[in-house]
Amino acid sequence: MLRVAVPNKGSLSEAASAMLSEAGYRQRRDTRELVMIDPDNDIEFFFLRPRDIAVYVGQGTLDVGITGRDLLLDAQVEAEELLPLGFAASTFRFAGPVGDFSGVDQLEGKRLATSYDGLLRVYLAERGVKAKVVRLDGAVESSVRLGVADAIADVVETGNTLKAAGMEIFGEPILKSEAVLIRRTGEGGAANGTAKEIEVLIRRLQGVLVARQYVLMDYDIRKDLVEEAATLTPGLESPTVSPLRDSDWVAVRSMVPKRETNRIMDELYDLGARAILVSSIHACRI
Ligand SMILES: Nc1ncnc2c1ncn2[C@@H]1O[C@H](COP(=O)(O)OP(=O)(O)OP(=O)(O)O)[C@@H](O)[C@H]1O
Ligand SMILES: O=P(O)(O)OC[C@H]1O[C@H](OP(=O)(O)OP(=O)(O)O)[C@H](O)[C@@H]1O
Ligand SMILES: [Mg+2]
Repeated sequence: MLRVAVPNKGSLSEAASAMLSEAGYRQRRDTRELVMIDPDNDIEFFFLRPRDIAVYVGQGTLDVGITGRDLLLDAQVEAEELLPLGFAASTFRFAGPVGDFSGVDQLEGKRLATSYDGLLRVYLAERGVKAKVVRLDGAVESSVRLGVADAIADVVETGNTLKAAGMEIFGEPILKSEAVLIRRTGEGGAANGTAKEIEVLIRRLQGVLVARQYVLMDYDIRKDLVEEAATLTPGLESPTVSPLRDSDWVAVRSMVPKRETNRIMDELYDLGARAILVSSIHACRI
């Protein structure tokens, strides 16, 4: 049975369970449940703190898990990213009181507060910057005002928390993060006999990603324009072209990136396409 770690709380939790449900796996109904078996798929889910997930997977106690890329790197364990999952996007950045800092080189000898000390120490060491790292559990933005640090390194999503604390970002982003599926890299990788099940899980999650990122586009076009239209809607393999009763026209069906839907519809219309219809994809295997 495949053993999968899923975030039980915080920013990753709901979206991770929603994605697994969409991929056809049973998920817990009560947020206090810690373990759940999905007998139909022969899979066991363990609901754990996102920060601990890399530790369990790195030790081989659990086969795969969902966590943040930043949390994976911070844990410094023998686990690797298998698939980015497209949610919980954030950036890990330096910030300080407005006007105080303009670059990482100014951090020499300063006190830096963070919840991601593993990640931060590696970054500073790589750049030869010697600073004192102060490890805090959360609300890191308050640490400067309260006098325990000169600057911080923290997760930034909208930037609203920083702004409210009178701080601004400086330097290049340390890391761009999102939720990721992870697996052990150490000796033997994931537990024996789970390779096939992991492959199925990955394919299902990829199916969810594609269903979220693409739409199906149908339209009618004059036969002599179909080649030009196909360059606008190349699809993944090749668009489906079907005959219509009027033999001068054909019907075309193709997958199109969701965020480009309206631009492509406008261009198809200008080319002469009509009856352009867009529908969402419920599920898929690519
Ligand atoms: N606005 C955000 N705040 C915190 N983490 C975020 C945010 N957006 C995305 N994330 C990602 O979520 C993961 C952190 O989740 P985690 O559950 O540990 O912290 P949290 O959401 O801050 O929860 P809590 O602080 O209540 O324990 C990281 O991978 C982080 O990059
Ligand atoms: O850029 P923003 O959209 O403002 O989001 C980023 C903030 O959200 C998180 O804090 P959280 O609410 O999880 O509290 P915590 O610091 O106690 O973890 C994170 O640590 C930042 O403080
Ligand atoms: Mg937090």
